[in-house]
Amino acid sequence: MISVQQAKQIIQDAALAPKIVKLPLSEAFGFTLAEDIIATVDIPNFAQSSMDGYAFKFADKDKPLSIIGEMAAGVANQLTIDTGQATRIFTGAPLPQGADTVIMQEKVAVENKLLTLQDDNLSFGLNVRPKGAEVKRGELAIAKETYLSAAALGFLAGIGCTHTHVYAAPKLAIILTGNELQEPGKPLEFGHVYEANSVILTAALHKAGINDITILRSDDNPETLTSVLKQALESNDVVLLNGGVSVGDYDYVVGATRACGVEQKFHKIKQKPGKPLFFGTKHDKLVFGLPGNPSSGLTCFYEYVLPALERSMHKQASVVVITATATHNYTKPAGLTHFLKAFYTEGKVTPLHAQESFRLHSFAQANCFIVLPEDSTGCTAGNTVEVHLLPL
Ligand SMILES: Nc1nc2c(c(=O)[nH]1)N[C@H]1C(S)=C(S)[C@@H](COP(=O)(O)OP(=O)(O)OC[C@H]3O[C@@H](n4cnc5c(N)ncnc54)[C@H](O)[C@@H]3O)O[C@H]1N2
Ligand code: MOO
Repeated sequence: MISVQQAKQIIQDAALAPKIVKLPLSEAFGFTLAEDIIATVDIPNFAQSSMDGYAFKFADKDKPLSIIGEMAAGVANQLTIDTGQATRIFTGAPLPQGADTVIMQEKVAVENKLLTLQDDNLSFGLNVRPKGAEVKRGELAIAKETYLSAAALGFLAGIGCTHTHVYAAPKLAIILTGNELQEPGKPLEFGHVYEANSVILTAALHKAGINDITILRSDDNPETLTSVLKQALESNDVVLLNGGVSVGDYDYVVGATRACGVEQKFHKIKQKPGKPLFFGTKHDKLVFGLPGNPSSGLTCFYEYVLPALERSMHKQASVVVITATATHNYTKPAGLTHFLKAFYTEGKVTPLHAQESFRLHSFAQANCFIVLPEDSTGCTAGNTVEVHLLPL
């Protein structure tokens, strides 16, 4: 068995080749930009007022000015002012030709179309957004590797982009194994369990921005599983097998991967839960054999699968590593790294009850793992422990 650190390194070394796809901005939220974006126009495209008020020549600031017209946002025609003249102007409107400064309407007096400026703090160019102040034509507007947040997408829209190249989400198949699995909503027959792993993994994948997911099923039969895995490998970048990865007589995952030409990179990690995790590759495709116990599978997903998917999408890791003070004692034998379902708030972290792998009750209330290293025998209240905050 290998250590948690070795397993993570092996997965990192077998990185998925990133794929690039062109998306409309409306679909690009949460992806990472795969190209430098060069501005094709100056933004703003004209000297623009940032206030509702009056536009004038700064040199005229001490004179009464005659108001010759108005500039509103979206006006079709340009006005020109001469010395001694001003226009009414509104936020977002182009400055009239010849004007260089805008005064807020709260700081003027107007009588008989004559404007008197009453602002002691006037300066040249005040309340004017110069042409190209946001970005100039030909300039790097936003760099490759930028995360496409709402603001970044708005910025791209604001400079006239409609589509952009991003690092694509991998195409992924989930294979559910087990004769005992029953669809929720149907009566439970003797020996059956409700199938939960597809719900768990689909939700966690959607959270990561991965939506191209195929769910396949196989009963506990080596030929069927091999044929389902072969089919999954043909059209997906990543395959997540569920269950059947341990040592029982009906655990056919490892055999099926071998039969499909998957190169085994490791099987079993010194950890709890999730000890039987399998990882292999076929050319540039990744294959994970997740333990069937829902809690074990999800722990492996957050610790191993998600970081690999995020790396391929050039996204920052969404599981965030911090330290915090444990509120309670927890004991464990040395030998395995433990990932405890826990709740973190304000610098303190509490291990939850019901840590058993088959149970999701504590996981359903957890927002993090406490990570107790292989050689530790637990933690004491007041100890600083490593915490992995989960993207929920
Ligand atoms: N002799 C040994 N037995 C086991 C070992 C071991 O080292 N020696 N490891 C144990 C550990 S640790 C784990 S974890 C499990 C992993 O087992 P498998 O990956 O082979 O999973 P299954 O046996 O197929 O299922 C385990 C458990 O999970 C339930 N399950 C499976 N799929 C789903 C699903 N989609 N939704 C809900 N529940 C599911 C399944 O019914 C079982 O109860 O092996 C131990 N055994
Ligand atoms: O390690 Mo298994 O994942 O305990 O149940």
